Amino acid sequence: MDVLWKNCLDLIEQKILPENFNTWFTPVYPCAKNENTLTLVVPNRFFERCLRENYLELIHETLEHIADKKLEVCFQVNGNASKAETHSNGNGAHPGNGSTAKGNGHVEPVAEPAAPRVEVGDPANRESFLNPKYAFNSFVIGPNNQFAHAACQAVAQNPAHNYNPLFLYGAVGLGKTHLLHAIGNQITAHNPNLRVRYISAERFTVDLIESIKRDKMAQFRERYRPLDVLLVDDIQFIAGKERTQEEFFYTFNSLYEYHKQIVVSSDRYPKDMKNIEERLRSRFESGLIADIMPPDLETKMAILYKKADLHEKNISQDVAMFLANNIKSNIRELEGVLLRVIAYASFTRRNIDMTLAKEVLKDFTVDKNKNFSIANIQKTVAQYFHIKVSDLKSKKRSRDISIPRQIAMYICREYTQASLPEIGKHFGGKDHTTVIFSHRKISGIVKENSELNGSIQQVLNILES
Ligand SMILES: Nc1ncnc2c1ncn2[C@@H]1O[C@H](COP(=O)(O)OP(=O)(O)OP(=O)(O)O)[C@@H](O)[C@H]1O
Repeated sequence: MDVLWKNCLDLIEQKILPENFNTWFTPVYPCAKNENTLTLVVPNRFFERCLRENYLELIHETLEHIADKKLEVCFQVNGNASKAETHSNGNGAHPGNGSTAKGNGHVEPVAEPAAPRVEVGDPANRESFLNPKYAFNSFVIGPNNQFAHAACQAVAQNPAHNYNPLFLYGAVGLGKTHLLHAIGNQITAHNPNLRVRYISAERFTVDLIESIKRDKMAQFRERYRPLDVLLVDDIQFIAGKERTQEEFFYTFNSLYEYHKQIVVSSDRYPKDMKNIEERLRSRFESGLIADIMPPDLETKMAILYKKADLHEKNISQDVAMFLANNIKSNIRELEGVLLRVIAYASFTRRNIDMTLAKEVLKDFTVDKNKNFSIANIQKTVAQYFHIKVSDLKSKKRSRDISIPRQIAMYICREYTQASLPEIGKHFGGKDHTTVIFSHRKISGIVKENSELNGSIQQVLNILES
């Protein structure tokens, strides 16, 4: 590779987020250079536009810094050399949110590029339903979602190659929808001609019902079967809906046969999905299943910083830690609490500090703690596992009863102030050592068994909501 460009990349890599570097600079390479001009090859025109709007200034400044003179930058669209459109940079006066040069030649980090926009005028993408807000660069990666994030990026970089279908699993509000849109947005940015569509399973169902009602099934199929990438959110919604499952099955098969990418998200593992046809379940299991677990404290704090940043607000470490500690798992809820804090600060014209955060969270935590009574925990666990509360209090030892019982004891121990004997008493007069044993056992299992961990999160979400 040209040394000038390589040095330029080395500097740029230090100044922007790694995911932005990978997205916007890895696919670019130089193809020609003369005394005053460097020509860069980009994958397509859409990519070129994004690069110009967001990074051209940074490229200019970095090149000038290295070469000690101003260089013109031209772009050539990959694979289109004969018709290659090259643009001179003119005065470099692009209104994008690029970097700002300081007098000393130092370049400040650029703001993240605006999330790729779906071309409204482009018939291929007209109905993609992608939300540009949800991009990879606004997604915080932590140990809880690293695998799912990597799988989604792999799919976005190479649709229908390795992981097809991709099945994203995670409890409520942990970022599944965000990742689905991020896949679609990245694919659209890199391959504007691909037909990408995001749809919730609920909307798919409504669309189907309307199409049947109006005798427009041919048009319905036309909307889905020619797609290159289909992203279906909350697939658990089609459970128990026979006709929707049948139509989805045919849509799935048709796309799969033609090597088109399918990504689905669900709040349950395929094998835990009730009232889903076996043929669908086995198709979901045939690809890659990637789970998103609840975030740890550090990831929650990083998400808070990122979201606060999006609102152009700063929050201190103690406020971030306080909020993160008070919201156990659901990131949507975490975001909601942050918004409340920001709004409250703005209405009362106060700074965001611990006093204010505590005031805002006071009612919220009181409400929430009410749900975490032993009786409510038992009721919720019993409902979730389809057993009776009396089973939890019984001496029955079968696995379908003993595991929920241990989970209920674990939640009581973790989330209530009740003493060990008190908890034991509520479970049919069990000894406090049984509670200790159950707590230890479930604490160990949650670290290794992501499926069980997912069930516990679901129960916690129900209790928290
Ligand atoms: N890792 C993350 N980084 C940044 N934001 C996140 C992350 N995870 C979740 N969020 C944010 O949390 C909110 C809820 O996420 P999302 O809607 O994707 O959850 P979900 O798993 O699809 O939930 P549901 O099961 O209810 O559909 C969104 O605003 C999303 O941007």
